[in-house]
Parts: sequence; C-alpha cells; structure tokens
Amino acid sequence: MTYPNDFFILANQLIEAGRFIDSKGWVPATSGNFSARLSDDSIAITVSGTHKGCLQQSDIMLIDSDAQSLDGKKPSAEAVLHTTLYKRYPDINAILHPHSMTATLASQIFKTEVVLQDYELLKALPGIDTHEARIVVPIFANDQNIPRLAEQVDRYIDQHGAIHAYIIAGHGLYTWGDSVLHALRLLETLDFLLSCELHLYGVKKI
Ligand SMILES: CSCCC(=O)C(=O)COP(=O)(O)O
Ligand SMILES: [Zn+2]
Repeated sequence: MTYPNDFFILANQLIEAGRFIDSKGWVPATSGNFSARLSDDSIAITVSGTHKGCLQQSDIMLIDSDAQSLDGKKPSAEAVLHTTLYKRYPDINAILHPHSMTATLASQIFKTEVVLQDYELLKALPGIDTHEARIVVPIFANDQNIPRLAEQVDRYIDQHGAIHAYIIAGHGLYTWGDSVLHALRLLETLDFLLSCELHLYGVKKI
C-alpha cells in the first residue's frame, strides 16, 4: 500500500493530538477516535481498539469516503460517524471524538441538549464574535448501530442547521474543524464550557 504524501503529515498530527487529549484524561482505556481528511478525499483514521494516547504511525490507517478500509486495517468502529460529517461539511478536515467526563456527565444531567450562552470563550468557535451567542450541543441516545446513529445526527442537522459538536449520551463528544489543530482548540473550548455548566449544576470536581 502506498500512502499519499499528506497521510504521514496528518497521521503525525493525529498522534500528537492523541497525546494531548490523553494528557487531559479524555480518552480512557481504548476509547475515542480521530480522523483527518486528505487532499484526495480519503481519510486517515485511528485503527479500532488502539490506545489513543500512545498512537504509532501504524495505528493510523486509510479509509475511503464510505468508511471502507483502503489498506486492509480495521478502522474505528465509529468510522461512519466521521464519513457522514465529512460528506455534510466539505470545509472540515479533522474530527475528534473523546470520551471526556464532561461530555459523559453532561449527557446524564441535561438529557437532550446543552445550551452554552454568555461565555466569552464562545468566541473560540468559528463564526462567533460575541459572548451573547447561543450554542446548542445536541445529545443523541447512544446506539451500537453506528449507521443508524449517523442518520440520526444527519437528520438533526437537516432540521436544525449547522452545529459545532454533538454528544452521544453516556458515551462522548464529537467535534470537528478545518484542521486537526483547529478541532483540538474547539475540543478544549467545549470541555471548558461543559465543565462550567456542570459546576453550575452542582458537580464539584471534574
Ligand atoms: C472502549 S470504548 C468503546 C468503543 C468506542 O466508543 C470508541 O470510541 C473506540 O472505538 P474504536 O473502534 O474507534 O477504537
Ligand atoms: Zn466512542
């Protein structure tokens, strides 16, 4: 298998992102998955079952835009959630999915959505230039049937318009950006804002 040139650059960015995300405690055990879109529209994604804090280049593989393996490796079990977002949003090039405690707890408390409003840090999200913005992070029921879950997300976006992230209940968060670094900044932003909301609801230590 000959990988495109940008595969190795993006794979290294995903490896670095994994170290950072793991240092925050957001990908316990083998949870989470990450991907980046290449210039030929194929997708570099984490191999299923790997520890995302100590990824090697061999733990990043290539899939096509329909989540089919291009190199014989086994992609993340949630690859279809990634390809569905890439199809919908031509401008995004990276997706990060941690199993952070903030997202997991928020889903148990808020059930259907988390509303983020009146935070200066909202301005770290694309297209937002005031703390008065109102962001909704929808929460979807967890589902072991990933294509069905992806359809649920797609339907929500059809009905409600663009979102920056979503939570899968009792599971974790999905967010994305135009680069791995950008997606990482959004992830930090959302984690901080979710922990503010949890503190407001009496959760003392996260
Ligand atoms: C061990 S966590 C259960 C699977 C999961 O939710 C996840 O994010 C990791 O799955 P993958 O196949 O991408 O390693
Ligand atoms: Zn997961």
